[in-house]
Amino acid sequence: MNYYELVFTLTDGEDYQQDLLIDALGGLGFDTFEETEIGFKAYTPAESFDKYKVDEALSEYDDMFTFNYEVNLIPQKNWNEEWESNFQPMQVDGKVRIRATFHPTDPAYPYEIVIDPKMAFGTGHHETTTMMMSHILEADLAGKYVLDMGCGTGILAILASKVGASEIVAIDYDPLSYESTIENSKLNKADNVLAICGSKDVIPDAHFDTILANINRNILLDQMQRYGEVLKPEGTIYFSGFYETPDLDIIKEEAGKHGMNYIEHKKMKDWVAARFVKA
Ligand SMILES: C[S@@+](CC[C@H](N)C(=O)[O-])C[C@H]1O[C@@H](n2cnc3c(N)ncnc32)[C@H](O)[C@@H]1O
Repeated sequence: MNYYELVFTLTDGEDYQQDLLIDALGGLGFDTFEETEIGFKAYTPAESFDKYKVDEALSEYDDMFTFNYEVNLIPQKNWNEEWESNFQPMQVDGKVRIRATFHPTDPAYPYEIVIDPKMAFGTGHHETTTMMMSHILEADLAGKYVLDMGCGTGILAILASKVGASEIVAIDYDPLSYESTIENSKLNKADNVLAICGSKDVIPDAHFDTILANINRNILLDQMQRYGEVLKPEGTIYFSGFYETPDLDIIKEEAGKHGMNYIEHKKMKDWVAARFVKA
């Protein structure tokens, strides 16, 4: 999938300015943001980029503060480039170790995940993945039926399998992520991970005990009703891929409309991974 990269320069560099721009871009389908020294970068799949709409949406801030941006077309960006060129195993909470195929195993960790990320997101190094893994370690997933929405490399589904979930449905709309989940599940002998390629329309009419959804604020809002339909009463849903301010309150409000109530959240940098329970 080709992407457009918008490189923003903010003259005053105030956090709220960046938040306003990111918020507006999120509404236009931008799904990945990266902070830089002088502003931030925003990415969107090439087919959903419309420069006219971006300029129109951002024009309301023209008089409030100074910013500019340049547009780059990124053919099939490898999101894990840095990680791949500098492969270092990482660990979460002293319990899970994530490594590449060529690293030696380390028996000190109860769970080990071998990831070959290729072009998919999910090596454990991103704060949102780390926090989601931490939630999984704290939960009791033994015997649970789990949905991993936006599975990327399949890293969360694989961990859910390792901690004893009975079956995990792992969905991603990106064909390379879907294939990556299949490959990584095999690599980790997680035979109970069922990968499906698609978006909310392919979520089975089932009742999940637990849902893991690390995507981004706008996709989560768009899919919230469906999550409410397929999560069992008293089931738990974990959301990540958004910021504490202003996103968490917006997620709480929308989840509440579909019977899912906020319990707690973890925070790393400004990223959030929140736990909700269905009434
Ligand atoms: C932030 S990554 C999370 C990957 C992995 N679950 C993790 O925690 O590291 C979000 C994933 O959601 C997928 N995604 C984005 N929009 C989606 C949609 N509408 N339906 C399904 N998957 C989507 C992306 O392709 C990407 O793999």
